[in-house]
Amino acid sequence: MAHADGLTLESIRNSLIRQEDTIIFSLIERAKYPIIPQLYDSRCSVLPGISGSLLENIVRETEAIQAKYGRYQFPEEHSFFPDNLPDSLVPPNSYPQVLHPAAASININKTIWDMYINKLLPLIASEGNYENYTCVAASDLECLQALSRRIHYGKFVAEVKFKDASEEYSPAIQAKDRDALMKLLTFESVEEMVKRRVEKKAKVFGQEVNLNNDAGNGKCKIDPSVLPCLYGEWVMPLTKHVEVEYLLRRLD
Ligand SMILES: O=C(O)C(=O)C[C@]1(C(=O)O)C=C[C@@H](O)C=C1
Repeated sequence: MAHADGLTLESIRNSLIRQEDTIIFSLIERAKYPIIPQLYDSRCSVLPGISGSLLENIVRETEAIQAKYGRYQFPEEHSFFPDNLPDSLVPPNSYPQVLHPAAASININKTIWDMYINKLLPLIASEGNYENYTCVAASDLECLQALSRRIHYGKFVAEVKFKDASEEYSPAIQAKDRDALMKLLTFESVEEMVKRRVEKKAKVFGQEVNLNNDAGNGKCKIDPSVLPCLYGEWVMPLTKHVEVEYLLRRLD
């Protein structure tokens, strides 16, 4: 069903499918580099006297520049360090207001950060040394932003689902029944398809391309089986968590 804002569950799902490409390409790029402990060390041994890890400092400062130029005016963008972000210099955009205003209070980037550093990175890279720390940090930030955008897109998914079936969702929202909401918004067959598709995309995007017809002898730049695991254990559960959090506030 199309709503006044033009959004349909199909158009939202198409965006999620396109975002898979961004996530997989960014992980393939990140897999080129090792895990450099100095980048993630919470006492920032590279810059003594500075608090937080080197990655945290690079991300915080990069976000400050992007905030100044309007990145966080868009409801699909969420900062990892939202405290003390500078105001935007760019005039407000005319992006249609499709979400309930309470959406702005939902930001699960802390969870996404921990999942990325502690669970996902060890699946695609191993410890080693590489001198260009900022290059690796930029690659981490690409992955983090792509994952964050996808997971917080749950707000849009939830909005469309609510508009499509408000009479089914409203009683569960009023009763603050998380389990009932989770049941209503879950489509297991869609989740199975997503897992199969991301594994296939990783195989295709990560293959060696050469001018013989051997598709790189099956070598792959990233282990394709990481993708269904990433999506099944973290990306989809966290998207659903965002959907539930959004729906709980939808009638405020
Ligand atoms: O496509 C949907 O309906 C969504 O809510 C998105 C999503 C996902 O994260 O990919 C999450 C929950 C559903 O069970 C299926 C897929």
